[in-house]
Amino acid sequence: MLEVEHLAVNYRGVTAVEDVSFRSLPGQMVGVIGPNGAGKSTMVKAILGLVPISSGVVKFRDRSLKQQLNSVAYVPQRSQIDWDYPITVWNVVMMARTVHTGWFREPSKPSQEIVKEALARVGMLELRSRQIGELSGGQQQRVFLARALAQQAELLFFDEPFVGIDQKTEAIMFDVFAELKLQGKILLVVTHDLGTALTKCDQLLLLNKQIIATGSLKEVMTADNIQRAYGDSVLLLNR
Ligand SMILES: Nc1ncnc2c1ncn2[C@@H]1O[C@H](COP(=O)(O)OP(=O)(O)OP(=O)(O)O)[C@@H](O)[C@H]1O
Repeated sequence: MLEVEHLAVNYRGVTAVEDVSFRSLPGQMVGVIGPNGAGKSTMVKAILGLVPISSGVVKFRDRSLKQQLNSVAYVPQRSQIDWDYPITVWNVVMMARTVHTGWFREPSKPSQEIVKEALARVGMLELRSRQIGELSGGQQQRVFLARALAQQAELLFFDEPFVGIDQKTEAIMFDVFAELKLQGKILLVVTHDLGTALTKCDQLLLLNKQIIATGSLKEVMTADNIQRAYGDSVLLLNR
């Protein structure tokens, strides 16, 4: 189980995330939604220890998650990745294995097999020698999905994975997510997309600095909760 208790983050005295608590069980997909600047990415980064937390505890299997980061895969927002960096598809995915083989050793045969399988799973094996900058948005997202798979993590975090992707990529992603859930992994997905993706989630967190609502799609997406999280801007969407 993943347990987040009273998590708070301040950036130079400004509160970005306040008193966030939730739990997630193996095999569950948690969707994190909320308006721009609601602290969704910050919450994920804080859980992963990538930004300092001002208070709170994050535990996985009853121990501090910090001590178990090799069980975690994280796919950041596409905009946070330097797509001009000269690296091939194959090597991006192989990076997931460096924790197992070390940076300067030749990757082991099993690691090579794992990378190959992950790339095949997302339909990117044939493009393995391409530079990542030469891919479409959907293909880039699939490469990072393959990297997460090759890490064989127990906890997987995706920040806005559905942005700028094609239908084929979306279908592959939903398929892989379903498979990971069956394997008992915990998935946490930040998304702007208030459509199909939400119906796949077992639990939703509606965030605006604090948790506005948590529970099933039906429990969370009430007019009142949406108004509280998004304010009047959502009324414009409904016109
Ligand atoms: N490194 C940083 N330093 C200072 N403030 C930051 C930093 N990163 C984010 N913030 C601020 O913290 C708040 C939450 O930002 P965050 O990116 O976590 O929100 P978000 O919900 O992920 O937004 P979006 O949907 O636009 O990606 C915002 O007010 C943002 O300006």
